[in-house]
Amino acid sequence: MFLPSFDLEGKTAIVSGAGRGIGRAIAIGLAEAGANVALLSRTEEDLKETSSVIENLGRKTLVLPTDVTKRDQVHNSISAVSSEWGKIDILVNNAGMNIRSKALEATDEEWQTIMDTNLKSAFMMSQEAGKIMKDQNAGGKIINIASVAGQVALRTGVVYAATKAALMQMTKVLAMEWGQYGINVNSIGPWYFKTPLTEKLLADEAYVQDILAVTPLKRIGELPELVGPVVFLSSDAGNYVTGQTLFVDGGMTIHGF
Ligand SMILES: NC(=O)C1=CN([C@@H]2O[C@H](COP(=O)(O)OP(=O)(O)OC[C@H]3O[C@@H](n4cnc5c(N)ncnc54)[C@H](O)[C@@H]3O)[C@@H](O)[C@H]2O)C=CC1
Ligand SMILES: C[C@H](O)[C@@H]1OC(=O)[C@H](O)[C@@H]1O
Repeated sequence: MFLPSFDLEGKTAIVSGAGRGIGRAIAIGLAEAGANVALLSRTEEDLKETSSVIENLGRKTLVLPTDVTKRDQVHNSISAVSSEWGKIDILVNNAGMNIRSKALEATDEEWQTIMDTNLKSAFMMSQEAGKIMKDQNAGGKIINIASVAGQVALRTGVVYAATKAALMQMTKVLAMEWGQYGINVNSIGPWYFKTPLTEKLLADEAYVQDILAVTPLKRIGELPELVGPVVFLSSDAGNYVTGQTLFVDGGMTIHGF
């Protein structure tokens, strides 16, 4: 047999930022592939909407309102998943935000907020879940949602770009340290997808034309096209992939001239 399983039946997953956008799509996609999914973000109402969709699929959810920039809340929520389900197989660090200031206008507060939300949160979540993956279930899969902004220079903010570049490097070091525990750590690097984070930008036709001009596939991605690679990295099919960033970008990061 040469086709490994993409099935996540019986797996438990945690997704941060699962209340909307990419996080909601990933949470639902992991459930469609068979996983039970713990949903984290700050907005309980949003999480309940995601939960309702997943439970209609016959999968279990845990709705865990959490500010992932706060260590105590991260610890409590991840401990709750371990207590309720006995293990953590998959962690998706998706929560993120951006304030698109020019470098000379970026404030210290913006720096701290973006760093805490996009980078520190992923490290704390990975530490808390990684301990459980190492000690209780002999391995797991961690997927960080980075960005093409961590690989090539965009006009969408230097601080955001720094967090995403750091996230990809953190992915490599954790993969090296935790491979011995059977923990795979990878990143996904999206280009633009239509979500609440980007909908205003993508409503500007001139901006969209600028995007398409550097996108070989000449279109904005659809959310299922991002979920597929996440399911691959979460499944047995991805068992020998670690420390990598998979750019899901319509070819943007290889566009040259
Ligand atoms: N939409 C896009 O085109 C792209 C998005 N990304 C990345 O994908 C991830 C998701 O982005 P979108 O879905 O577009 O954003 P979004 O703004 O639609 O959703 C972000 C989610 O993160 C949650 N969140 C933010 N701060 C939080 C905190 N402190 N604690 C808990 N939850 C928090 C929000 O509540 C929301 O559910 C982000 O990391 C973003 O940087 C990367 C490349 C492109
Ligand atoms: C591709 C970027 O990650 C994208 O650009 C933005 O303006 C948003 O902040 C998205 O993250």
